[in-house]
Amino acid sequence: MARKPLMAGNWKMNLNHVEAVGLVQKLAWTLQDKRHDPAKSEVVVIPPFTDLRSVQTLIDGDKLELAYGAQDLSPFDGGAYTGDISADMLVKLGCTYVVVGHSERRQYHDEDDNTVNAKTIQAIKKGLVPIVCVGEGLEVRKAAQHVEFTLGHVRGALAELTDEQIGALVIAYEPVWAIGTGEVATPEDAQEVCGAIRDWLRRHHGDATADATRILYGGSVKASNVGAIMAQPDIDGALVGGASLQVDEFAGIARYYDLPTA
Ligand SMILES: O=C[C@H](O)COP(=O)(O)O
Repeated sequence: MARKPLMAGNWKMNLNHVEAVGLVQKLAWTLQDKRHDPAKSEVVVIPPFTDLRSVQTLIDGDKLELAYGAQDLSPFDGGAYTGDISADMLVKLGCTYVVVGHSERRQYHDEDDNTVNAKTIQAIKKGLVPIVCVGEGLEVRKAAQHVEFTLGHVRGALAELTDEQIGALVIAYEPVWAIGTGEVATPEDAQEVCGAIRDWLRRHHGDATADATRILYGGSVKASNVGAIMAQPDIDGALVGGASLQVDEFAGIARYYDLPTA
């Protein structure tokens, strides 16, 4: 079965709930105006927790063809975990997706493979689709260990999951050195690692799983480079940071299929 391209805009810690409504409205209008074909790419916004209720109200009320998700979740069901947000809370807010193991969570909140694995399992258990982030830093890339290192992240994040569960989730390869730096990996660099992830899935979880799992690339994706990235055989979409805050850029990314590939 063909994998449907996914363009996910991770707003990170940007936009309050009023600004969020403005951006989502403008994004929906722009996609409609530019005749975006929802069959050709699924468009997802990933705002801060505090925006989710407003985004839900707008998307449900206006029946917009946009999905949304959260940037993190607790691995626990509920209880005395000050500051954390449970999967049930996100489900109640209508979230479809949740980002897990973003490099900024790994860096600033010391999340390791075990935590990422626990959050991935919790998301799946509660019916959310995890977007599991993996990828190497600059030192690892310079030492040419990027493939092995990233496969280590994949192995850790997906431990104990069934083939079926893995086929239904999303993996985002984000080389840390390319995040928010303007330093985009070449399409060939991105394909090298995304292809290695798919090979690993094929070897360990079989053809059906490897062919079903969507693998995104993230790191300085813009409308001007998304076409070449999407032309790679193992890249099924993008996890977009900065450019997802600019409506025209993000709408252009969503409409990658009408852009030049080089
Ligand atoms: O989650 C998104 C990524 O970290 C990429 O961010 P960026 O597009 O600003 O480089």
